[in-house]
Amino acid sequence: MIKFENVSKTYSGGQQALRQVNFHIEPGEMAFLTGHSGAGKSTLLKLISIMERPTVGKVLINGHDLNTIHRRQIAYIRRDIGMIFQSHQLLMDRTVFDNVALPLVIDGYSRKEINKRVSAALEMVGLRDKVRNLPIMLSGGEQQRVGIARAVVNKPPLLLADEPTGNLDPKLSMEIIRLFEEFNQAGVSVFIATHDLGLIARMKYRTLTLRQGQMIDDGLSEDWQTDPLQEDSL
Ligand SMILES: Nc1ncnc2c1ncn2[C@@H]1O[C@H](COP(=O)(O)OP(=O)(O)OP(=O)(O)O)[C@@H](O)[C@H]1O
Repeated sequence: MIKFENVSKTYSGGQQALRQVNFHIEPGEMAFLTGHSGAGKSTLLKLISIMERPTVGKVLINGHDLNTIHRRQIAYIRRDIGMIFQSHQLLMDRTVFDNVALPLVIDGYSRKEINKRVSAALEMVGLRDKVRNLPIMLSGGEQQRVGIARAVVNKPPLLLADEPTGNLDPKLSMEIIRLFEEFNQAGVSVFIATHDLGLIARMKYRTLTLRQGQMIDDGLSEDWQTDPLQEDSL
């Protein structure tokens, strides 16, 4: 589903955000990505969603080598990826319905199909009764769930989340992660960047760890968690 082969990323200002990163996420897997502030988590997700390009190395999504795809194919590949952000990036002057419908409107779905899919997505996140509300009328956790409904409304096989629980208290954070688990159980691959180690510790998922742009653990080796040096560094 996601494969990085010796990927490095240096921004135009000279800042090296990722250094020779290698990992592989299988279809249907759910995994966390963690690391200190500035470790490169957002950069790594941006390479997957083609918002940034690697300086060196290969990123493969669903078997597509992102280095060789044509500009015209970017929208097509992005359709397979549901993105969720900490700041959820909702349109605050549009209703919950309009926000969730947006990807379908862009893709040219019929009104009938849009109604059906938006209802189903809002049902999944438990917000059907808020369909006509403006985001401002919702709590932080509910706004985040609208962002999740928008990300899943066109049924992408991959969900990417960048600090999706960043603004939420522990109880709401766990509810959001449980929602991701439900999508994962339905076959969706889920990759979540977070610095919330408490949250990760309560889950039993593979955790990949970046430190200063290097993947110091891909979550597959078993003995790193007992290494106090690495725990201290986060
Ligand atoms: N657009 C950019 N231009 C230049 N440097 C950038 C850019 N985006 C990120 N960086 C730098 O790349 C490094 C990695 O940043 P990144 O945002 O990927 O880290 P992060 O692990 O997501 O951090 P945080 O947890 O604080 O969001 C940092 O040193 C950052 O300053």
